[in-house]
Amino acid sequence: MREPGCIAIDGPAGAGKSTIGEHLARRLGYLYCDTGAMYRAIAWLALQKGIDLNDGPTLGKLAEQNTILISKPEIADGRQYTVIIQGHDITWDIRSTQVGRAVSPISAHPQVRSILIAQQRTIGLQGHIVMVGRDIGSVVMPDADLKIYLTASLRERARRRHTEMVERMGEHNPALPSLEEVMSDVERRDNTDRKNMQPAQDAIIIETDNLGIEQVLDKICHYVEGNR
Ligand SMILES: Nc1ncnc2c1ncn2[C@@H]1O[C@H](COP(=O)(O)OP(=O)(O)O)[C@@H](O)[C@H]1O
Ligand SMILES: Nc1ccn([C@@H]2O[C@H](COP(=O)(O)OP(=O)(O)O)[C@@H](O)[C@H]2O)c(=O)n1
Repeated sequence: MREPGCIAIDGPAGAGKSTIGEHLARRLGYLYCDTGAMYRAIAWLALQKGIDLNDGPTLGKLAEQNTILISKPEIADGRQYTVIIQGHDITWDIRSTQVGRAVSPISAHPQVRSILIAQQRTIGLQGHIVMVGRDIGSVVMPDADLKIYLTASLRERARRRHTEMVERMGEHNPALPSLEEVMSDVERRDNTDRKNMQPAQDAIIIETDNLGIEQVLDKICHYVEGNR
Protein backbone atom coordinates (compact mmCIF):
# COMPACT_ATOMS: atom_id res chain seq x y z
CA MET A 1 0.00 0.00 0.00
CA ARG A 2 1.85 3.10 -1.14
CA GLU A 3 0.78 6.65 -1.73
CA PRO A 4 1.63 8.17 -5.05
CA GLY A 5 4.69 10.36 -4.55
CA CYS A 6 4.13 12.18 -7.81
CA ILE A 7 0.91 12.64 -9.74
CA ALA A 8 1.45 13.85 -13.31
CA ILE A 9 -1.36 15.70 -15.07
CA ASP A 10 -0.78 16.50 -18.72
CA GLY A 11 -2.94 17.74 -21.55
CA PRO A 12 -3.61 20.61 -23.95
CA ALA A 13 -4.56 24.22 -23.11
CA GLY A 14 -7.91 24.57 -21.35
CA ALA A 15 -8.23 20.88 -20.51
CA GLY A 16 -8.40 21.78 -16.80
CA LYS A 17 -4.90 20.81 -15.64
CA SER A 18 -4.27 23.82 -13.39
CA THR A 19 -7.75 23.82 -11.85
CA ILE A 20 -7.78 20.10 -11.21
CA GLY A 21 -4.10 20.00 -10.23
CA GLU A 22 -4.50 22.68 -7.56
CA HIS A 23 -7.69 21.15 -6.10
CA LEU A 24 -6.22 17.68 -6.07
CA ALA A 25 -3.02 18.84 -4.37
CA ARG A 26 -5.09 20.60 -1.71
CA ARG A 27 -7.26 17.52 -1.15
CA LEU A 28 -4.21 15.30 -0.75
CA GLY A 29 -2.04 17.81 1.14
CA TYR A 30 0.50 17.66 -1.69
CA LEU A 31 2.65 20.37 -3.28
CA TYR A 32 1.41 21.74 -6.58
CA CYS A 33 3.69 22.65 -9.49
CA ASP A 34 2.49 24.21 -12.74
CA THR A 35 5.35 23.71 -15.21
CA GLY A 36 3.61 25.87 -17.85
CA ALA A 37 4.28 28.92 -15.65
CA MET A 38 8.02 28.27 -16.00
CA TYR A 39 7.85 28.25 -19.82
CA ARG A 40 5.64 31.34 -19.69
CA ALA A 41 8.15 33.15 -17.42
CA ILE A 42 10.95 32.57 -19.94
CA ALA A 43 8.66 33.70 -22.76
CA TRP A 44 7.84 36.90 -20.85
CA LEU A 45 11.54 37.64 -20.31
CA ALA A 46 12.38 36.90 -23.95
CA LEU A 47 9.71 39.39 -25.08
CA GLN A 48 11.02 42.01 -22.65
CA LYS A 49 14.52 41.60 -24.05
CA GLY A 50 13.37 41.46 -27.65
CA ILE A 51 15.02 38.08 -28.27
CA ASP A 52 14.21 36.38 -31.58
CA LEU A 53 11.76 33.54 -30.88
CA ASN A 54 13.69 31.35 -33.35
CA ASP A 55 17.03 31.79 -31.58
CA GLY A 56 17.21 28.56 -29.56
CA PRO A 57 20.79 28.99 -28.23
CA THR A 58 20.10 32.52 -26.86
CA LEU A 59 16.75 31.43 -25.39
CA GLY A 60 18.46 28.43 -23.79
CA LYS A 61 21.02 30.77 -22.18
CA LEU A 62 18.19 33.00 -20.96
CA ALA A 63 16.58 30.00 -19.23
CA GLU A 64 19.91 28.90 -17.80
CA GLN A 65 20.87 32.29 -16.41
CA ASN A 66 17.57 33.35 -14.87
CA THR A 67 16.03 31.80 -11.81
CA ILE A 68 12.26 31.53 -11.86
CA LEU A 69 10.87 31.81 -8.34
CA ILE A 70 7.46 30.26 -7.78
CA SER A 71 6.07 30.70 -4.29
CA LYS A 72 2.85 30.62 -2.25
CA PRO A 73 0.29 33.21 -3.51
CA GLU A 74 0.37 35.69 -0.55
CA ILE A 75 -1.65 38.28 -2.57
CA ALA A 76 -5.35 37.36 -2.59
CA ASP A 77 -6.24 38.31 -6.17
CA GLY A 78 -7.20 34.90 -7.49
CA ARG A 79 -3.65 33.75 -8.20
CA GLN A 80 -2.64 30.12 -7.59
CA TYR A 81 0.98 31.09 -6.88
CA THR A 82 3.34 34.02 -7.34
CA VAL A 83 5.91 34.00 -10.15
CA ILE A 84 8.97 36.22 -9.89
CA ILE A 85 11.80 36.63 -12.37
CA GLN A 86 14.57 39.26 -12.17
CA GLY A 87 12.70 40.81 -9.21
CA HIS A 88 9.46 41.36 -11.17
CA ASP A 89 6.18 39.85 -10.02
CA ILE A 90 4.95 38.55 -13.39
CA THR A 91 2.16 36.30 -12.10
CA TRP A 92 -0.50 37.98 -14.25
CA ASP A 93 1.74 39.24 -17.05
CA ILE A 94 2.50 35.66 -18.09
CA ARG A 95 -1.21 35.17 -18.86
CA SER A 96 -1.23 37.88 -21.57
CA THR A 97 -2.12 37.12 -25.20
CA GLN A 98 1.42 38.13 -26.25
CA VAL A 99 3.02 35.61 -23.88
CA GLY A 100 0.41 33.02 -24.93
CA ARG A 101 1.51 33.45 -28.55
CA ALA A 102 5.25 33.42 -27.85
CA VAL A 103 5.39 30.58 -25.35
CA SER A 104 4.92 27.61 -27.70
CA PRO A 105 7.62 28.51 -30.24
CA ILE A 106 10.00 29.27 -27.36
CA SER A 107 9.18 26.00 -25.58
CA ALA A 108 9.82 24.04 -28.75
CA HIS A 109 13.60 24.72 -28.56
CA PRO A 110 15.49 21.76 -27.08
CA GLN A 111 17.94 24.23 -25.44
CA VAL A 112 15.07 25.71 -23.40
CA ARG A 113 13.43 22.36 -22.66
CA SER A 114 16.57 20.71 -21.35
CA ILE A 115 17.11 23.48 -18.77
CA LEU A 116 13.52 23.63 -17.56
CA ILE A 117 13.00 19.86 -17.57
CA ALA A 118 16.05 19.41 -15.30
CA GLN A 119 14.67 22.04 -12.88
CA GLN A 120 11.21 20.45 -12.96
CA ARG A 121 12.64 16.99 -12.26
CA THR A 122 14.43 18.34 -9.18
CA ILE A 123 11.14 19.81 -7.97
CA GLY A 124 9.22 16.60 -8.75
CA LEU A 125 11.64 14.34 -6.94
CA GLN A 126 10.74 16.04 -3.63
CA GLY A 127 7.66 13.79 -3.77
CA HIS A 128 4.12 14.31 -2.54
CA ILE A 129 3.52 16.59 -5.47
CA VAL A 130 0.99 17.14 -8.24
CA MET A 131 2.75 18.38 -11.38
CA VAL A 132 0.87 19.72 -14.38
CA GLY A 133 2.14 20.34 -17.90
CA ARG A 134 2.52 18.67 -21.29
CA ASP A 135 5.27 16.09 -20.83
CA ILE A 136 5.34 15.34 -17.11
CA GLY A 137 4.30 11.69 -17.39
CA SER A 138 6.28 11.06 -20.57
CA VAL A 139 9.56 12.96 -19.98
CA VAL A 140 9.89 14.92 -16.72
CA MET A 141 8.69 12.24 -14.28
CA PRO A 142 8.43 8.99 -16.28
CA ASP A 143 8.29 7.06 -12.97
CA ALA A 144 5.34 9.07 -11.60
CA ASP A 145 3.01 6.80 -9.67
CA LEU A 146 -0.10 8.10 -11.39
CA LYS A 147 -0.32 9.71 -14.83
CA ILE A 148 -3.43 11.47 -15.99
CA TYR A 149 -3.97 12.97 -19.43
CA LEU A 150 -6.85 15.43 -19.40
CA THR A 151 -8.40 16.50 -22.65
CA ALA A 152 -11.51 18.06 -24.24
CA SER A 153 -12.53 19.21 -27.71
CA LEU A 154 -10.93 22.37 -29.10
CA ARG A 155 -14.26 24.22 -28.97
CA GLU A 156 -14.87 23.38 -25.31
CA ARG A 157 -11.32 24.28 -24.28
CA ALA A 158 -11.53 27.61 -26.13
CA ARG A 159 -14.94 28.27 -24.55
CA ARG A 160 -13.47 27.73 -21.07
CA ARG A 161 -10.48 30.02 -21.78
CA HIS A 162 -12.76 32.70 -23.19
CA THR A 163 -15.13 32.54 -20.19
CA GLU A 164 -12.12 32.91 -17.92
CA MET A 165 -10.99 36.03 -19.87
CA VAL A 166 -14.48 37.57 -19.68
CA GLU A 167 -14.39 37.10 -15.90
CA ARG A 168 -10.92 38.56 -15.59
CA MET A 169 -11.11 41.42 -18.13
CA GLY A 170 -14.82 42.29 -18.11
CA GLU A 171 -17.33 41.67 -20.87
CA HIS A 172 -17.04 45.17 -22.37
CA ASN A 173 -13.27 45.45 -22.31
CA PRO A 174 -12.11 46.45 -25.84
CA ALA A 175 -9.02 44.26 -25.36
CA LEU A 176 -11.18 41.15 -24.86
CA PRO A 177 -10.58 38.76 -27.77
CA SER A 178 -13.54 37.05 -29.44
CA LEU A 179 -14.24 33.35 -28.89
CA GLU A 180 -13.05 32.70 -32.46
CA GLU A 181 -9.74 34.47 -31.79
CA VAL A 182 -9.22 32.49 -28.60
CA MET A 183 -10.03 29.29 -30.47
CA SER A 184 -7.51 29.99 -33.22
CA ASP A 185 -4.81 30.85 -30.61
CA VAL A 186 -5.50 27.60 -28.74
CA GLU A 187 -5.44 25.63 -32.00
CA ARG A 188 -2.16 27.24 -33.09
CA ARG A 189 -0.66 26.36 -29.69
CA ASP A 190 -1.95 22.76 -29.91
CA ASN A 191 -0.21 22.40 -33.28
CA THR A 192 3.13 23.81 -32.09
CA ASP A 193 3.00 21.83 -28.83
CA ARG A 194 1.95 18.52 -30.43
CA LYS A 195 5.45 16.99 -30.52
CA ASN A 196 5.92 17.54 -26.75
CA MET A 197 2.35 16.78 -25.78
CA GLN A 198 1.98 13.05 -26.33
CA PRO A 199 0.35 11.17 -23.43
CA ALA A 200 2.65 8.70 -21.66
CA GLN A 201 1.86 5.13 -22.71
CA ASP A 202 0.64 4.34 -19.20
CA ALA A 203 -1.42 7.53 -18.77
CA ILE A 204 -5.11 7.37 -17.97
CA ILE A 205 -6.91 9.51 -20.52
CA ILE A 206 -9.90 11.49 -19.25
CA GLU A 207 -12.15 13.28 -21.76
CA THR A 208 -13.68 16.21 -19.89
CA ASP A 209 -16.15 17.72 -22.41
CA ASN A 210 -19.10 16.40 -20.45
CA LEU A 211 -17.59 16.36 -16.97
CA GLY A 212 -17.65 19.16 -14.40
CA ILE A 213 -14.62 19.99 -12.26
CA GLU A 214 -15.90 17.96 -9.28
CA GLN A 215 -16.57 14.94 -11.49
CA VAL A 216 -13.06 15.04 -12.94
CA LEU A 217 -11.63 15.34 -9.43
CA ASP A 218 -13.68 12.41 -8.17
CA LYS A 219 -12.53 10.27 -11.08
CA ILE A 220 -8.87 11.07 -10.38
CA CYS A 221 -9.32 10.50 -6.62
CA HIS A 222 -10.72 7.09 -7.47
CA TYR A 223 -7.45 6.25 -9.26
CA VAL A 224 -5.43 7.70 -6.38
CA GLU A 225 -7.31 5.39 -4.00
CA GLY A 226 -6.60 2.48 -6.33
CA ASN A 227 -2.89 3.27 -6.07
CA ARG A 228 -2.78 3.20 -2.27
N1 LIG B 1 -14.17 19.91 -16.35
C1 LIG B 1 -14.37 21.22 -16.48
N2 LIG B 1 -15.56 21.68 -16.84
C2 LIG B 1 -15.78 23.00 -17.03
N3 LIG B 1 -14.85 23.95 -16.86
C3 LIG B 1 -13.64 23.56 -16.49
C4 LIG B 1 -13.32 22.18 -16.30
N4 LIG B 1 -12.03 22.11 -15.95
C5 LIG B 1 -11.57 23.37 -15.93
N5 LIG B 1 -12.53 24.24 -16.24
C6 LIG B 1 -12.40 25.72 -16.38
O1 LIG B 1 -11.74 25.93 -17.61
C7 LIG B 1 -10.78 26.97 -17.50
C8 LIG B 1 -9.43 26.47 -17.95
O2 LIG B 1 -8.97 25.52 -17.02
P1 LIG B 1 -7.43 25.41 -16.63
O3 LIG B 1 -7.37 24.57 -15.42
O4 LIG B 1 -6.78 26.74 -16.59
O5 LIG B 1 -6.85 24.58 -17.89
P2 LIG B 1 -5.37 24.27 -18.28
O6 LIG B 1 -4.52 24.45 -17.07
O7 LIG B 1 -5.41 22.84 -18.75
O8 LIG B 1 -5.03 25.21 -19.39
C9 LIG B 1 -10.83 27.43 -16.04
O9 LIG B 1 -11.58 28.61 -15.98
C10 LIG B 1 -11.52 26.32 -15.31
O10 LIG B 1 -12.29 26.79 -14.23
N1 LIG C 1 5.48 20.80 -19.38
C1 LIG C 1 5.22 21.79 -20.25
C2 LIG C 1 4.35 22.84 -19.87
C3 LIG C 1 4.12 23.86 -20.77
N2 LIG C 1 4.76 23.87 -21.96
C4 LIG C 1 4.63 24.99 -22.90
O1 LIG C 1 4.15 26.13 -22.22
C5 LIG C 1 2.95 26.59 -22.81
C6 LIG C 1 2.05 27.18 -21.74
O2 LIG C 1 1.66 26.12 -20.89
P1 LIG C 1 0.45 26.28 -19.87
O3 LIG C 1 0.33 24.98 -19.16
O4 LIG C 1 0.62 27.51 -19.07
O5 LIG C 1 -0.76 26.52 -20.84
P2 LIG C 1 -2.28 26.31 -20.55
O6 LIG C 1 -2.52 24.87 -20.85
O7 LIG C 1 -2.54 26.60 -19.11
O8 LIG C 1 -2.93 27.26 -21.47
C7 LIG C 1 2.39 25.40 -23.57
O9 LIG C 1 1.55 25.80 -24.64
C8 LIG C 1 3.66 24.72 -24.03
O10 LIG C 1 4.17 25.34 -25.20
C9 LIG C 1 5.59 22.83 -22.31
O11 LIG C 1 6.15 22.82 -23.41
N3 LIG C 1 5.80 21.80 -21.44
